[in-house]
Amino acid sequence: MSMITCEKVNKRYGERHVVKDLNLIIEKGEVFGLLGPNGAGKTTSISMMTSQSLPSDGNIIVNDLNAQQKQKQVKKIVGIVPQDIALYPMLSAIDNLKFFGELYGIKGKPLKEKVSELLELVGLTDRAKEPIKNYSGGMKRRINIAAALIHNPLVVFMDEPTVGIDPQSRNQIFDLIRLLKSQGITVVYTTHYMEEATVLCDRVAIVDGGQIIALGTVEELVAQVYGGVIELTCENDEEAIGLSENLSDISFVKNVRISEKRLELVVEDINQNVAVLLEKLNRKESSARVTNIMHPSLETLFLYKTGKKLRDS
Ligand SMILES: Nc1ncnc2c1ncn2[C@@H]1O[C@H](COP(=O)(O)OP(=O)(O)OP(=O)(O)O)[C@@H](O)[C@H]1O
Repeated sequence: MSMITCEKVNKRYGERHVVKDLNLIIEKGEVFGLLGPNGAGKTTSISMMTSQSLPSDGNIIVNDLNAQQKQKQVKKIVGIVPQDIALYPMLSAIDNLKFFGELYGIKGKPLKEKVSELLELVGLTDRAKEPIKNYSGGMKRRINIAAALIHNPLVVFMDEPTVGIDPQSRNQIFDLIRLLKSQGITVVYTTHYMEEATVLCDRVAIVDGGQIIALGTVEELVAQVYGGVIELTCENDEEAIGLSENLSDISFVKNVRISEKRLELVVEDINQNVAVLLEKLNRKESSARVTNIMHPSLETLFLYKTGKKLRDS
């Protein structure tokens, strides 16, 4: 059952086309990762899925509601944890949470109970009366998450919630996400950390330049690079072209990508086949050198698909 459906969604800012033909279904109850480098279009995509901004064209359906037409209703069922902390620093955690609760029309005893429950959930009951300005970055993030949960949303969007925080807070956020999942809440999580997507997400969309370049479970995505990728560097482009034709006939080479004088070979069983490959190159008296060996991972897939590193691009 779909919680979010995006059909041919585009977003343009003037000349800049930042989300391109996004087609995506996020199922109810899954932890879904949007993984991509800075500027890939993750925040823009979630701002449209949460009715904060409108697509230039295309349709977004959130829990059977059209996100363009039913903005108020959509806002009631989505929780948003923005990239930047959105709290009042001079107010205590309790007062911040009460403030956000009141914005949703929650009052009196139910509000008091919800605030206590959330403080317990994020492990900050004992510091709840202190002003937020006294909190560490990780503690602020945890209250930011609590604020997004105050109105019992069906789906929670977390935009890079672990940037710049300590490992303890990060683990608490991970535990919290698992707890939300166990309660049937859908979580959409953006990150540029592959490890986070690997441990947290049921499915991942890898995005780059406003487009989904791969979609599936982490296992399925990693399987796209079989046993890993061997990078060869030739002396010149012509040699690389000639070699690529020769190498694609080898049975353990599943795919060859060529980029000027560099060749990237997707292979089966990398450990076993590097030596075999070197021997073949030797026999052909090729000048190609093995310049990188990449074991199967999301990072390797990203590098293979885009030619860029995920982290520092
Ligand atoms: N209001 C805006 N006007 C013009 N361009 C924008 C606007 N908002 C975002 N962009 C551009 O859209 C592109 C995608 O930005 P977006 O914030 O969605 O990426 P992101 O994947 O979330 O990156 P990050 O990890 O840095 O947050 C970027 O090139 C950005 O500069």
